[in-house]
Amino acid sequence: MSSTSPPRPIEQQRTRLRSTLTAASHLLLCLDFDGTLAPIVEDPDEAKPLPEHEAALASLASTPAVSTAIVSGRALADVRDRIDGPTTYAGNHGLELSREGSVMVHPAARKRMSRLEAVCATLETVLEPVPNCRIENKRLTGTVHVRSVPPALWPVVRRDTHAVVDRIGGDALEVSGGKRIFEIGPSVPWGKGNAVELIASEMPPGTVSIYIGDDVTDESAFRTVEPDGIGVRVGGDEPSAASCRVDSPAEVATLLCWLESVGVGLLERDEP
Ligand SMILES: O=P(O)(O)OC[C@H]1O[C@H](O[C@H]2O[C@H](CO)[C@@H](O)[C@H](O)[C@H]2O)[C@H](O)[C@@H](O)[C@@H]1O
Repeated sequence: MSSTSPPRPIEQQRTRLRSTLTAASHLLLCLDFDGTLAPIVEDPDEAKPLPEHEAALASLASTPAVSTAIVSGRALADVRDRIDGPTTYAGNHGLELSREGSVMVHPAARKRMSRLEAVCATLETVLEPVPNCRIENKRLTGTVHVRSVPPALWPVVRRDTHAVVDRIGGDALEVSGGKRIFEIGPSVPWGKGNAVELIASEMPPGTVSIYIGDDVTDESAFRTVEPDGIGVRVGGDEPSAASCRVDSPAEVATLLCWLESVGVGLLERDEP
């Protein structure tokens, strides 16, 4: 069980981080992509991780005592193209999962792909007059981007998105939130937290999980790893199921470098 209170700066939790790693023999390190590894940018196509992330992740991913996973709201193929290294990737908020060469897709999400396609196509037409509004069709989910839309028009986009999803998607699809986006997806009880639980279930005994993320969709994953593992929220000071926080993707890089240079050594240390 985890609480929702403001997470504490990671520097104040260093002792707990050390003791958690020392008590474990293996680390499952799960990372969100946008806002965590890749700084938020206006154009979603331009998002890319910091070079320090790529170097630290490559090193951690090649360490036998560490398993790494990217858990993103982006489509699986998209996020895989943007960051190299991990053996496990979860795309579309955990609805598609790639491990060791095999890809699993949530069966209910697969069945609702044609409705999702129809919703995205209709929204392309309905929202065409809204300046800079962009529809990202991710096959299993869709994203309506309003970051570059004049704020006065956000309520119009929200209203039209809900109307189209209700009309075409019925009870099969639903709208949720994110950073300057409306996310459209299948109304199924499955999210990033479930994907992390599934990935963690295949880890060796003695594994501790760390999850780093920045958005509302990461909260279910924080709940999955806490309190035995550690959730790290990136930015924002609102209550979270994560117990720790860092301020920015640059601070995520600092944490990854610490895990690489110090944390992994603690894991491999025998208990006194
Ligand atoms: O779970 P994530 O990996 O964090 O993905 C969440 C969404 O990220 C992307 O949108 C966000 O990042 C964009 C680029 O910085 C930004 O322009 C947008 O406003 C953000 O919401 C991505 O485009 C979405 O598909 C993901 O669902």
